[in-house]
Amino acid sequence: MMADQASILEQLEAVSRAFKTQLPERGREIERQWSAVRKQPDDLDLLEGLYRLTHNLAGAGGTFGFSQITDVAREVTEPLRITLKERKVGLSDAEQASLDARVKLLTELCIHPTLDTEANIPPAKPLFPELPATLHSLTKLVYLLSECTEDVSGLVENLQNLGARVGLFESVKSLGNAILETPPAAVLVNSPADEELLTFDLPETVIRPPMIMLSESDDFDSRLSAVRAGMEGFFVKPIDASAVLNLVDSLRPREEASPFRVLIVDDDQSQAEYASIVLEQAGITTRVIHDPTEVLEQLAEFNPELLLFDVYMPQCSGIELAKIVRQMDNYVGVPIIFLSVERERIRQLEALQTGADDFLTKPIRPKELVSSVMIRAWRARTLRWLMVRDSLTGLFNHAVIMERLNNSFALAQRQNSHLSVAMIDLDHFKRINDNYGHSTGDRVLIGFSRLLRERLRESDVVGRYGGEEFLVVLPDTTLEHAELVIEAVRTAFAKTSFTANGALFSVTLSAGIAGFPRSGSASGLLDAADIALYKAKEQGRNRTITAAPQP
Ligand SMILES: Nc1nc2c(ncn2[C@@H]2O[C@H](COP(=O)(O)OP(=O)(O)OP(=O)(O)O)[C@@H](O)[C@H]2O)c(=O)[nH]1
Repeated sequence: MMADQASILEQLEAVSRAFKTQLPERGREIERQWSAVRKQPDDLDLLEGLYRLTHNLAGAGGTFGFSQITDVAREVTEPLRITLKERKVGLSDAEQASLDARVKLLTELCIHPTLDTEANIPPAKPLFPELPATLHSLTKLVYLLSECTEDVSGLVENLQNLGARVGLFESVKSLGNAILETPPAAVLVNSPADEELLTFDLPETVIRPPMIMLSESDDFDSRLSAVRAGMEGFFVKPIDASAVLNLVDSLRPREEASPFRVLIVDDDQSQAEYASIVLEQAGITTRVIHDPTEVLEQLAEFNPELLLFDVYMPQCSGIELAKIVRQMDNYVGVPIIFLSVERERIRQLEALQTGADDFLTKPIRPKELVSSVMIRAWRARTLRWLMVRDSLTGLFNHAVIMERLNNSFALAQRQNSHLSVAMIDLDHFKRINDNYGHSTGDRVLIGFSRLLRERLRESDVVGRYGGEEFLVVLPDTTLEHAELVIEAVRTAFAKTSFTANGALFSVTLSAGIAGFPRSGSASGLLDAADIALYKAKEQGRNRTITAAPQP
C-alpha cells in the first residue's frame, strides 16, 4: 500500500535534514584525507579514498538542494578520476596545487552549507497525484443501477457466475452513496425510462467510475444519449455478461497491478534512501543495499523487476555488477539503470555496453527517475507476460503450465503435501464455432478463463492446455476438495449464458481430476486426469470424474 503524501514529504525532509547534519563531518573527513594525500601524493589508496568521498558528495549535493557542493565536488573528482583510472600514478606538485584551492572550497561549503534558493528537495507539493487505495483491491466490484431489480436478476447471476461482485441499486442517490464509500470498477446502467437517471452528479473529490449502458434498443438516439451521458460502453439486450466484464477489464486503471519491485544498489546511504523514497511514493516497492556483494542473494530473494545501480562503489563498480547480472540466464531480461554523477556521454555509453538500459545523471529530478524506472519496468513486465501467457485468454500457455505442474509436483513430494490436477474440456465446442462463428467461440473461451481465474485461489495455477482444453493445478488440495471446487466451476459455467446474434446459449464442460499422493509422478498425474476426462466425455459430458487410485 502506498504511504500517504504527508508521510512521504516527512521522510524526504528527514533524509535531507540528515544529509545536511552530516555535511560538516563529511567536509572535515575530506580535509583530513586531502592532507594525508598531500603528505603521500604517490599513495593511490589514499587518492582512491579521496575520490570516493568527493564522488559521493557530487551525487548527493544537488539531490538535497546543495548544487554548489555538487559543482565543486565534480571539479575535484574529475582530475582524480583521470589520475586513478587512466594514468594510475600519484599527483604531481602542479596537480596538487591546482586541486588544493578546490578541495578547500569544497570543505568550506560542507562545513557551512547553504541550501539552493530553489532546493530540489523537499518538494513544496506532492510530486504525483495519489491513487485511491481502493482501486487496488476492488476491481471485480461492479454496481448495477436498475429501476426494477427483477429486470436484471439473470444478468446479476451471470456476472456473479463469472466471478464479479455485484451491487444492485434502485436509485441514483443510493448508488452515489455507495460509490463514495466503495468505488466500483464500473457502473452498469440498465436503460432507464427517465433520462435524468443518466446524468447524476458526484462530489468533485470522487473519481467517477466508468459507466456502461445496457440498452433495450440499438438505435442512433439511444447511442447518442448514452455518449452524451458519458457512457464508456453500450450493450444491447440480451446482455452477454462476459462481454461486459471484458470491457470492464479493459477500462481498469493500470495502477491496480502489483507494484513494480526495484532493487537499489548504492554505497551512499542518503542517495539510496532518496531514490527509495521517491520511487516508493510513486507506488514502487524498493529494496536498498549498500554492499554490492549482496546482490545475488537479493536477486533470488526479492526477485526485482528492475535494478538501479550506482556506478562508482568501492567493493565492485555498478558496471561490473551489471556484467555479473547479465551473465545469469534468469536475470538477463531484468532492466538495469545506472544512476551516477558521470556526465561524459562517451563513458555513459561504455557503461551501457554491459547490456544496461539507461544512464541517469545525479542529481536527478524525482519525476525523471520515476518515469525512467516505470517505463522500463513496465516494458519488461509486459514482455515477460507475453512470453508466458496465452494471447487469447491471458492464462498461462502450454509450456508454462507444464513447468508449473512439474514444480508443484516436486514441491508436494518434498513437503509430502497434497496436490490435485484437473483437466477440463468444453463440451461440443466445435458446434459453438459452427453455429455462432469463431469469434463467439473465442468469447466463450475468454469468459470461461475469467470464471476459472475468479473462482480459484491465487495459489492455484490455471493454464490453457490447448484449444478448448484447460489444466488447473491445485496445490495443497486433496482430491475430494478439488472435486468440490471443480464441480462448483462446472455448475457456475453451465448456468452462464452467452449471446450470439440476439440468441442466448450456454456451454458445459467435462473434467477429469487426479491427485498426488495417489499418482506418483507429474506425468502420471496428468495421464490419470486425462483418462478421467475421457470417461466424463464417454459418460455423457457435463460432469466431473475423479481418477481411480493407482494400483
Ligand atoms: N473459437 C475457437 N475455437 C477453437 C480454438 N481452439 C480450438 N477451437 C475449436 O475447438 C473445437 C474442438 O473440437 P473437438 O476437439 O472436436 O471437440 P468438441 O467439439 O469440443 O467435442 P467434445 O470435446 O468431444 O465434447 C474445434 O472446432 C476447434 O477448432 C480457439 O482458440 N478459438
